[in-house]
Amino acid sequence: MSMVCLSDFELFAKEHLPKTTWDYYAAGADECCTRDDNLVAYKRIRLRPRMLRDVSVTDTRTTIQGMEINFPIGIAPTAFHCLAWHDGEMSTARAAEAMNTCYIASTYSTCSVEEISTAAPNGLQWFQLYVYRNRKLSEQLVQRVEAQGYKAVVLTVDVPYTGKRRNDIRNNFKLPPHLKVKNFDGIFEQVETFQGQVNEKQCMTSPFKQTRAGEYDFNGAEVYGGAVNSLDPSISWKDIYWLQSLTRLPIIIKGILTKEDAELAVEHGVQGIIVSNHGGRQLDGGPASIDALSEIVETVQGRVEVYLDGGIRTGSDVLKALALGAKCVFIGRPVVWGLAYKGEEGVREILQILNDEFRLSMALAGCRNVSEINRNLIQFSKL
Ligand SMILES: Cc1cc2nc3c(=O)[nH]c(=O)nc-3n(C[C@H](O)[C@H](O)[C@H](O)COP(=O)(O)O)c2cc1C
Ligand SMILES: CCCCCCC(=O)C(=O)O
Repeated sequence: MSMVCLSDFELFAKEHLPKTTWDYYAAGADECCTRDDNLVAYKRIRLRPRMLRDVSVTDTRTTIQGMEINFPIGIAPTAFHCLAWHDGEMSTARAAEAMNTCYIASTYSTCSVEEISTAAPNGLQWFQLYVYRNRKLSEQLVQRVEAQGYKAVVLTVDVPYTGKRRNDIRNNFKLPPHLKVKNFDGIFEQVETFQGQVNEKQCMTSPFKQTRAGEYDFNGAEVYGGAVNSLDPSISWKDIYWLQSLTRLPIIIKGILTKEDAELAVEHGVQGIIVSNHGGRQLDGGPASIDALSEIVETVQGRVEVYLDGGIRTGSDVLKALALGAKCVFIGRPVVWGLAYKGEEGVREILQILNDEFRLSMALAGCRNVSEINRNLIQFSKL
């Protein structure tokens, strides 16, 4: 099979993964309007290419949080890579290391943070954190990733509750018995003895057993591999200060979609913002992330780095996001398609193809390096 573009990997993954796994990776919330708009929105944006600018030499390198990466495309946190490939996140980490880009490892990884950093000891890894009702869980994770040499904590703020993904409910999606959320191995028992306030096992319940807003039937079945409803829906801006008190690592906030929240994020001292709607898996009806980017970039005015994820599938999508002010983009689903195709090699191919396309788009638009990409490339009358 000749793999030419990211859609080829999507097709392969759809044909080869078990249906429940495919459905889980592909899922959007409710009617999937936001998930689908994440892709279509790029196609509404037109570019204004410049000519005769000697693009014989092009350079895609950039920096994020002061670290150089070979191209402005990183790997967004996605859960459960071992559903797609036997050693899952370890292969993902090796691919990111080989390509010299950033991998944001999910809390809901099927390899532990230690296994991931050991698999790719020279890779640039950030850790994606959820905040738990029992704060000791989050605290321990932060201490572990700091000890392991992760370079930033990415706090996901768009999951006070899990979005309603219809096929996961229909399929009664669960991790198969041979897989688990490795970061929680043995940790619940320890944490219970620290505080005794939350029995995490009781909290392994379907988000869809919610009875009314904010209340759960804790007798429901496990859905996303454990501890699902132990996420703290009361998380608020003051928790940024709590997280800052735990770590010296830069804090990147993931899931911002408005200028108001971007301003609050900067005021609360975060070091970066990921404009994201969680791949359309949370609030259906929210904006495509590329459509939310401009107001956030305008508000932030360069005070912190702004990144974006959601719907990036081609090099020209990357170019458009950078032209609208993103310092770097991150990809989610394409990485699990790459894993399903050929593990580490598949993820490397995904990154290579996307970067080749980006380099070509950049050159065809008349840009020799990423610092030459700016808003003049965007045809605003068509926005
Ligand atoms: C299967 C899957 C699992 C995800 N798991 C997480 C997660 O554990 N933590 C998180 O912050 N975001 C998670 N996300 C959201 C991604 O980080 C990212 O926002 C989204 O996938 C980007 O959109 P894309 O898939 O169109 O590239 C997940 C997304 C998918 C598709
Ligand atoms: C308690 C939330 C579990 C969600 C698992 C990972 C995720 O974020 C997703 O979108 O799926």
